[in-house]
Amino acid sequence: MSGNGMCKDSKIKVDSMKVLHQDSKHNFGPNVPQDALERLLYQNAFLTAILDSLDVGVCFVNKEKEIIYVNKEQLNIHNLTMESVLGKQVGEIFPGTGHIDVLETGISSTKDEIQFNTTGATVRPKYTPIVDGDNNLIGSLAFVKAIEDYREFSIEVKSIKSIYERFSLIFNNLQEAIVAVDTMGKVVYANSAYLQICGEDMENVLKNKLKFEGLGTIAMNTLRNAKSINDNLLSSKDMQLEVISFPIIVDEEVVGCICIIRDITVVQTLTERLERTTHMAEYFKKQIYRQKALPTAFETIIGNSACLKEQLTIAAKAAVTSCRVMIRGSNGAGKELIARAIHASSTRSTGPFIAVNCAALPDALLESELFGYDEGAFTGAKKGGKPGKFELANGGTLFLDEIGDMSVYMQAKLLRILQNMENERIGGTKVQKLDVRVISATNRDLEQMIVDGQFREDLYYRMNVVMVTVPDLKERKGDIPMLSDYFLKKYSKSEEDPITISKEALELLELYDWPGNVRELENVIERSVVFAENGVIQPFHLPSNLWLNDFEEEKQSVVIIGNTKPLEELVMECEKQAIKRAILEAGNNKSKAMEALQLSRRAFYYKLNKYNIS
Ligand SMILES: Nc1ncnc2c1ncn2[C@@H]1O[C@H](COP(=O)(O)OP(=O)(O)OP(=O)(O)O)[C@@H](O)[C@H]1O
Repeated sequence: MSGNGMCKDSKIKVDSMKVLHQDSKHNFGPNVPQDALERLLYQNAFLTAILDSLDVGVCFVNKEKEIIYVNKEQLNIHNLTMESVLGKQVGEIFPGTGHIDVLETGISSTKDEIQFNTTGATVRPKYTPIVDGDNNLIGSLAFVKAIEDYREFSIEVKSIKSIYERFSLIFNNLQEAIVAVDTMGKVVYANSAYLQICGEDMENVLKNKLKFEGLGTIAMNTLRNAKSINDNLLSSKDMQLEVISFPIIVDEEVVGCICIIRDITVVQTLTERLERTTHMAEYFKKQIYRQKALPTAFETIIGNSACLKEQLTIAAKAAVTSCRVMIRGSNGAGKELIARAIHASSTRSTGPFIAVNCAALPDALLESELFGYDEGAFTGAKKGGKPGKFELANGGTLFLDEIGDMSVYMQAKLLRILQNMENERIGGTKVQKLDVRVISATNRDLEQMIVDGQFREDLYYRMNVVMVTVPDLKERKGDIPMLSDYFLKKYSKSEEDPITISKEALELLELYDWPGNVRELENVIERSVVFAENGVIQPFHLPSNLWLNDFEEEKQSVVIIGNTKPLEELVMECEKQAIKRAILEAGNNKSKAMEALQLSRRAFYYKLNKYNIS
């Protein structure tokens, strides 16, 4: 029980006792006439209907403290039935009730809160004494309001408060500044980040309108249009701010607006820096691409290995100039191919490409070959003379292969023509001006030859303006599948249905060291294409040096046969391969193959049949 107020002047006066409930078993007076009784009953029903429609509990107690009437709400509040209360002592049903006080004192009272242990209900009651015409106390009337309604309200308030606290905690830990305004644009909420940007405390912020220039306009537009606004950029002092605003709508009515403000000064600086870096990266990417993208003339040079690409890039760069290029590399590595690509992608591409193998000819012949001769220059000289390779290459490229094999005498001759770029035929009198680009190639160690006095240093520097070194195939075995594929297509009879190579055979190619470089690989593929059955090159179609070469025996069989299988199967495969090989090596002569295998005729033909060898 709590709170207790007494009001002396509040009394309800009745002329006579009236029936309040039709179920009442009480006798309200003797000799009541029939029509009066009916009227009373109507009045009673009417009154009951009114009282039952109230959302306030009503309880009437007579002077004997018996409960005479309760309305529906009173029964609902206490979860009781009419039968269980009517005529009962009010103190029993509602211990601690204020009715007793009122009946004893005749003074009305109001209590803030009473909780009845009997029913569990907590109520806020108002007790009023009832007196008759002579001012005699005849009972007590209570109006009762269930306290639950207030409780629910206060619980709601509490939960709203806790939601607010939670949101405040979250909002205060956000980097974004958040500010809420009412419909007049007055700040009603601001988080810590907002206070920080403003450099003010909450009290000041709440007193004032929105801080930043432009922010008020954004808020007002949001309130006016009841629509959120994105992507507003504001500049304040040295800050760049991005603002998003939302209207706060309650029951379809705009009651305020929230602005979320992000300081994007750092982001913008970083974005600008990133843009600059991206541009730079793009620029360098293009530069690298330019370096990597080789002229189409270089497409004939197959291989993707980095070491080859690097050299081809140098060659391609030199190609666009007219400088002399020296190509170094082993035999068959592709020096001439590169020289041709340089020529083809140079401005001289429409001019001639003349190749001379300097190792193939003796001095006298090489001299006339390079410089030409006039009629009668020597015995046997052709009538009308013959132009030399320099002359022939005029306006184009002269490729001097095997330059390291040139004699010192010829080196001197060559040096002279390279210095003057003028040609005088042997036995001739006329000097011809030359426009020839010279590309030289060698597999020799020229530097050592200079040291040993076998090659002229001055010639070396004349020729070696740009040096391209072609890597050996064994240094770029990754190119073997690509090269094999290229040569298979080149040597297959049918372009649509080229000969292919088995995995095992390709493995053998990759294991081999290729002393003859790409030329050797090309020859091997050309030869194997001839022998390949069913359109597939198998290990036994490859030359024996590839699979009998440097490998130990076990390694060999594993490579030839492929993956591990049951022994019997392996033996059979081995036997089949050995027979095929023997036949191939015997040039398809079966008797010789039989002999080499040391098999009887019967055993040999039995095995041919068994392995389906034709
Ligand atoms: N990367 C390659 N792609 C395609 N074919 C190649 C490649 N390299 C070499 N070849 C081929 O190999 C053969 C030998 O090449 P090339 O004559 O250019 O070699 P080289 O280094 O000049 O040899 P040598 O020193 O014996 O004169 C040619 O048939 C050539 O087409």
